[in-house]
Amino acid sequence: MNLDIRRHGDTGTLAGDLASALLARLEEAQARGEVPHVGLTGGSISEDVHREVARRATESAVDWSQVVFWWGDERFLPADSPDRNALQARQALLDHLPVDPANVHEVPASDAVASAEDAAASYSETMRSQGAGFFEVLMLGMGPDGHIASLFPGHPAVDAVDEIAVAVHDSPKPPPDRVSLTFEAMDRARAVWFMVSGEGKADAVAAALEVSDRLPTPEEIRAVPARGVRGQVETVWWLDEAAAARL
Ligand SMILES: O=C1O[C@H](COP(=O)(O)O)[C@@H](O)[C@H](O)[C@H]1O
Repeated sequence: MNLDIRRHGDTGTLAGDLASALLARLEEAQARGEVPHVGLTGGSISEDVHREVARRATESAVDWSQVVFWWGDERFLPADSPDRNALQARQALLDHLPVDPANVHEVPASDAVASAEDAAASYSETMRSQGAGFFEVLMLGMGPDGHIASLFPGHPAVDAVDEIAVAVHDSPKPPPDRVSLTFEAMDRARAVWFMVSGEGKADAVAAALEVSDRLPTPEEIRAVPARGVRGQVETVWWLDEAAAARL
C-alpha cells in the first residue's frame, strides 16, 4: 500500500511542510527533464497552502514557466466570482509566480460557456489535447461529508465512467453547479495529496481511511468519495492533529 499519513500540530505547520514538499517535488521532476503538471484544489485549507508555496517559492529552484496548472474541480460561476477556485488560487499563488499563462488551465467560467456540461467538455478536451491528466501531484481538499473535488456522497457524478471531467448539478454545498474531474482522471496522478485540517473533518478522515488497507467497493466509495482516489505511486494524507483526532 502506497499510503502515508503525515500529522502536524496545526494548520500552519501542515501548510508550510506541504508547500516545501511540493516545491521539492517540482524541482525533482524538472531535474529529470519533465514538465510537471499540478492539480490545485479549492476549499478552506487551500489558501493557507497556496500562500505558503508563494512565500517559499523564491527560495526554490523551480522554473515556474515549466509547470502546468489544473484544478481538480471548479464552481460554475462567472470568472470574477470570489468563489471560483481558480480566482482564489490566482490571488494567493499564481499571481505571485512567473508562470506561463499558457500553462494555466482553468475550467471555463459561466460567462464564457453556456453550461457546466460545456465547461466539462471543454476542460476534458484541453486535458486530452495536452496529453495531460498525469499529474505529478494532485492536491485534494476534503469536505466534512467526505467529498473530494466536486464528487459528493451519493451523487450521480460519483458513478461517471470513461470521462475526464463531468458537470455536477444540485451540489449539496453551494454553488449548485460545478465541474469535477472524475475518479478515473484523478487516479492517474503520480501522487495524490489530501490536505485536511480541523476537528470538523475528523470523522470523514477516519471514515476515508477505514478501508485504506484494501480496495473499497463502489458502495463504500459512493458513501465517502475520498475513499475512491489513490495515487499511482503515493497517496499522502496531510493532516493537522484536529483532523487526525479519530484515527
Ligand atoms: O467546494 C469545495 O469543497 C472541497 C472541500 O472544501 P472545504 O472548504 O470543506 O475544505 C474542496 O476540496 C473543493 O475543491 C471545493 O470546490
